[in-house]
Amino acid sequence: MTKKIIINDVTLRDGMHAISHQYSVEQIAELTQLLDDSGVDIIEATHGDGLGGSSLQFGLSKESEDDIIRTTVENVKNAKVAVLLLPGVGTIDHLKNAHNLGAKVVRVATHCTEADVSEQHIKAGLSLGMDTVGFLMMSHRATPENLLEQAKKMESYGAETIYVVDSAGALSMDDVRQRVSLFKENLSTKIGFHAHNNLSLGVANSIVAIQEGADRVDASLAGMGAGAGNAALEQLVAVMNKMEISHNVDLFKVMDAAENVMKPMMVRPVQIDRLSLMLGYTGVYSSFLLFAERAGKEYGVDPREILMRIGKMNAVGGQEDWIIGIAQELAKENQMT
Ligand SMILES: CC[C@H](O)CC(=O)C(=O)O
Ligand SMILES: [Mn+2]
Repeated sequence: MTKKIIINDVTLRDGMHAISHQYSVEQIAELTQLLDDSGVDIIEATHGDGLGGSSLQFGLSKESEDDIIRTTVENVKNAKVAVLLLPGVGTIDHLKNAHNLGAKVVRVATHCTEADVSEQHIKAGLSLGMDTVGFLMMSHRATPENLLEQAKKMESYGAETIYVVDSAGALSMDDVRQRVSLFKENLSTKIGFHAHNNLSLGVANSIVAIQEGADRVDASLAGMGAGAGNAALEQLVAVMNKMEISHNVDLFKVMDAAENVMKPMMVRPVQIDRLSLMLGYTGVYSSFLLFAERAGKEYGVDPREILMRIGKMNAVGGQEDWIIGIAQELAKENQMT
């Protein structure tokens, strides 16, 4: 394949979920230097839930938003720095601030049926001259046709790249193929894909997306990200090399960074275990993993039961507090039996 695939690294941003938003500026600087030196094209850095995400609801980050972005910008030589923006969590003022600090890419993220709320933010990104991306989260919760309808809205607002985002790591390879190929046939934007590895399909699904015409894919060192993590950068690059898919990343450098630096920083191993597997199985937001685990411990209930119930309730990002309510409910039910 001659087209060069753009790699958008999410070690710092999605990886924030896996470390409960506690990366220090020293860790951010070290990871940024390694990623930049490896050749990744874009490095995303914010709280896991994007600009304005540091809160009691989502979890407070160790470092301020400005310090996270500034440290990343100061430590790149070639890569562009991206920020994630969920309208309503972050605002256009947050975006202007991130742009002033040196961010060049904005990914405007909405639930897969709510693209309408991205209009102002996409337009703001464009007016700041940023590489502006639409990011349709929880894409498994929309049919391919409905997802396309939402993508068309983002296209009409001016988004230059639109992502199929598998937030719950719940899409099968056929699910990805259908969504990306429909985008390819019907959109004139670039197309991106963001994987989570809960069903062990992170790399495979990213490759399917590329085969169906995706221009950008997300990945992170050792998969550092919510749930069972994202597509592991070093694994994705190895497969891309074998399949002669062109990109800018040095395999040995990302292997070393994953092994020597990223894995030792992990607080909870980012892996497929019974709980992260449940996320993919029940279609629950990957960032709910640690919330369910904590609530399970606190209320003495099986966190898989919490995830089953929250999956049935079709919870979306921002409804993390439901997890406590469900854990209390389950504990009560268990007492009665
Ligand atoms: C809550 C934001 C979320 O982590 C964005 C993302 O990476 C996803 O939906 O997978
Ligand atoms: Mn994610």
